[in-house]
Amino acid sequence: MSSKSIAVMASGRGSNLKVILDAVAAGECPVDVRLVICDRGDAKALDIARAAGVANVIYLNPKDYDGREQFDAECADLLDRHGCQWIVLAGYMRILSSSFVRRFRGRIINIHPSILPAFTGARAVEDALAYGVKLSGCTVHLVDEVLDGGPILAQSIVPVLDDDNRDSLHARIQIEEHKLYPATLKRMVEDGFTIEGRRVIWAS
Ligand SMILES: Nc1nc2c(c(=O)[nH]1)N[C@@H](CN(C=O)c1ccc(C(=O)N[C@@H](CCC(=O)O)C(=O)O)cc1)CN2
Ligand SMILES: NCC(=O)N[C@@H]1O[C@H](COP(=O)([O-])[O-])[C@@H](O)[C@H]1O
Repeated sequence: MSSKSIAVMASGRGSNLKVILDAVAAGECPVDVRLVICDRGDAKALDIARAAGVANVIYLNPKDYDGREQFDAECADLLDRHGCQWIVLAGYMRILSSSFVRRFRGRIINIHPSILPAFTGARAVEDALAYGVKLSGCTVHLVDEVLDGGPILAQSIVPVLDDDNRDSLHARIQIEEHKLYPATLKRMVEDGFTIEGRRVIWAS
């Protein structure tokens, strides 16, 4: 089975990056993590990538660029220069510009800590808790111009407990994220999918 070359874009703790790298190292996920880009210099994802021996680990400071489009254009050039076939957002906390999405349409995926389409945006866990839902979870989806609105590849649910706070609920969601993301990447490479309207139809 051939592997796919991917880039991971992250802004924070990097736990999803870590489980992907661990799955690759264990031969459980046929991807080649060629490049990691972070938009924050204090992102632990940078240390995780370096420790795992990722060849290209790059911090780009948004303040060094004249707006979102220019920052995204630099990211795009890096992705092309390193021949990345898939772009995997793993806690990447910037909204991607329409020009970036157009350039890589159908090749960008994201993991989001809610059962989309409920609770889009940067505060999904807090919003679900405040709403009083009894079930939450995580979603892996294709990324397009609509924030957290792209076709859904996979989802996993968790219960919301009466004594949950943001951190306890997020911790339970991340247990599922850390299973779902590597498994979905593996399925994307090994099986593939087609899209009918909004629906993702897996090849097997
Ligand atoms: N064009 C798209 N870009 C991104 C998507 C997407 O679906 N389409 N998914 C997000 C990931 N994400 C939630 O899953 C998300 C990330 C960031 C934000 C946000 O409001 N960011 C603010 C800045 C927030 C901050 O700096 O604290 C912003 O960029 O102005 C919402 C949702 C990744 N990008
Ligand atoms: N809207 C985007 C968003 O909230 N994404 C969430 O950020 C966390 C990153 O964790 P990590 O840095 O430990 O992988 C994850 O829970 C992911 O679902």
